[in-house]
Amino acid sequence: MFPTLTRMTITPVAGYDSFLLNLSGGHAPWFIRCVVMLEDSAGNTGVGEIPSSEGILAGLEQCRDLIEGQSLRDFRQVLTQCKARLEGNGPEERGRQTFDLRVAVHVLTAIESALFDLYGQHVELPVADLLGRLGRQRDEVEALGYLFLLGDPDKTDLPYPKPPESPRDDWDVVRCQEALTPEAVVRLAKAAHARYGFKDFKLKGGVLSPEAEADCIRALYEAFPDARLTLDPNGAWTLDQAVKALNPIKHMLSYAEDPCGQERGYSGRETMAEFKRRTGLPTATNMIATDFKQLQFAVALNAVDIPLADCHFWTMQGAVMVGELCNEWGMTWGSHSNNHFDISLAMMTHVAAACPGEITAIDTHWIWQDGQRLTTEPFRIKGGRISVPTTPGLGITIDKAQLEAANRLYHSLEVRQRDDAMAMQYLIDGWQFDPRRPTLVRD
Ligand SMILES: O=C([O-])C(=O)C[C@H](O)[C@@H](O)C(=O)[O-]
Ligand SMILES: [Mg+2]
Repeated sequence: MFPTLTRMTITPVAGYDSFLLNLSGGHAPWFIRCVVMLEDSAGNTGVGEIPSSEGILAGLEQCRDLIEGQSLRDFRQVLTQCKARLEGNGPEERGRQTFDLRVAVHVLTAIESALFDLYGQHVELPVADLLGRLGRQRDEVEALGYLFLLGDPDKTDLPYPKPPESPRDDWDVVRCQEALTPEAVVRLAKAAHARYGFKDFKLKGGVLSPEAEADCIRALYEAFPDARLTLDPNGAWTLDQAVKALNPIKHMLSYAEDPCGQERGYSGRETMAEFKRRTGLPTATNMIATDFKQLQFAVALNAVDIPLADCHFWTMQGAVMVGELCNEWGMTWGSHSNNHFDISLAMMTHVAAACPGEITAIDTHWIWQDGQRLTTEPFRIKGGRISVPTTPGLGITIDKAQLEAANRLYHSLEVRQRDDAMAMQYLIDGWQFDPRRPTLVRD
């Protein structure tokens, strides 16, 4: 006997963030997410976490009557109906920012996650065991150390987190301070390595000049010669700039992430294919293969080796399907991330666990949020790895007090979605996003 889906609760939440720089600008001191909880008549609760915006909150409301009152047995039909209704809102694009601006796919993922969590609890299986054709493929998932250049919080009057009076370790300190040089990036990497044991690192680029960012990679390589390293300027550079900056350091990189984008009548998929031919470097993307049609063109052009199929914008089942295709086609699956709480960490872990074959270490922003939480026991990164739970569903329990506090923080703010220009304007007067100009290169 399957339970009935009794109630959907939509809770927008906010957490604190450091002054992380990227092509979209500088992170505000807060990041905004949305938590969806589904209760069933058996007394279980399923959860999902996604980015939040007014469009996303409205999209979730739009699906409510298709969910409440249905049997958990029909969860796939529920998802199909939600998908159809959201498609009725018209086509969407991810946009040119570093983050994906679509509504429907995020809304579907939140509902899907909560449904899988509930279904898993009902059939007593972890979500990883239910996803994909094959279910669980591994018991541990590798994560990479996601490094950012950091703006100086003291140049703003914004409430960025400050180093604690008795820091646990260097990570507690460095993640709150300016970092704009190769030395500062290495200090971040060493501190993150000491706490989390990462074997691989990604540096977010699109901030300094391509050469200055290549110098950061040189310094990281010297400090961690065995790590898989990558640099991600989110397509800010021209093809020529990307080749010039990365060719000399290609032996230090495992892959280049979105090194170039659309230019002079060529699509990003075309320039990335040309970049691969000219450098021999494998490429990864979360910008030019963000749905199955785009992936088809990316594969046809041989533009991408590693699609970073973040479940938040591919759906959990879609992300695993990308993993299955990668495995069949001799490509490598990976996952992108945005700032997130611990519910998303669980979602990404289960998805990565269900992708067959060799996968690359997943991105996670969690190290920037570590210490905040919405669940009673966030998954931990140890030795660069996250254990995949064997408990039913996502294997997490919401901490109601923490959720309420994060919801109160959200309501105390005026922002309703991510805006990286606001904080950036403290560093450069009147700063505006330009998808083809690194954030601090404005002359
Ligand atoms: O791999 C990526 O492109 C990202 O992680 C996108 C994010 O928006 C990142 O740029 C950030 O958090 O600023
Ligand atoms: Mg990226």
